[in-house]
Amino acid sequence: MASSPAVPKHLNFITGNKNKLAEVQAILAGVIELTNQNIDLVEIQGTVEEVTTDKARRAADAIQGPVLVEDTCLCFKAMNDLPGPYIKWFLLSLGPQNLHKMLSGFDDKSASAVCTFAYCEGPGHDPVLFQGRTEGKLVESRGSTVFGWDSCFEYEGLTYAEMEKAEKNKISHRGKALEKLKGWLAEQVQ
Ligand SMILES: O=c1[nH]c(=O)c2ncn([C@@H]3O[C@H](COP(=O)(O)OP(=O)(O)OP(=O)(O)O)[C@@H](O)[C@H]3O)c2[nH]1
Ligand SMILES: [Mg+2]
Repeated sequence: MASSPAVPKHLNFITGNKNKLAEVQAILAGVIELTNQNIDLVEIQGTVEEVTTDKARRAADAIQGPVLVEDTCLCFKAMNDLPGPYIKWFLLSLGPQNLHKMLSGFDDKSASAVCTFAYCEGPGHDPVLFQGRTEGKLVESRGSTVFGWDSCFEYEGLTYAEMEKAEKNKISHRGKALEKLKGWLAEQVQ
């Protein structure tokens, strides 16, 4: 039977995405020490839970120790939640200026941004998942295109790219997932 994970003293966030890292550093500042390693992990196909769980196991195997990983989805309601975990490849090929055209044949522009973190204590351990979701819609690009699809995801009238970073972190899929991670960390030390 799997035992519960030991309380981590710091988190080693395995990601190659500098923008994700900056947000996670900002949100977890003062909560727990964060280190980062950029390891190119194979990402399987499947549900976001399957993708993230597998990513955490691969990362723990690669560094032979405890890891935090994250996988982000952008899900279009009109497409029954696709592209989901495969958004990266659509964004890479279309670019933020053209992404909104994916829904041009649909009236329903609603989209969910979903962030799933997984903490894995080490090789052979079961990852623990923390998920956050923000509902919005896919729009024509507005604002800085520095981070992924931030300029195409509108929440309450503003795209993520039009918000101050701190405002985005308060309402974002990532901010919500990290609130759950913080709650879990607090429970572990009691
Ligand atoms: O506008 C954005 N606002 C965000 O808040 C956000 N979070 C992730 N992304 C993008 O969505 C894809 C996820 O793929 P992803 O989870 O596999 O990430 P990644 O491959 O870049 O890094 P990682 O897998 O090494 O952690 C990648 O294209 C990311 O750039 C975002 N775009
Ligand atoms: Mg990735």
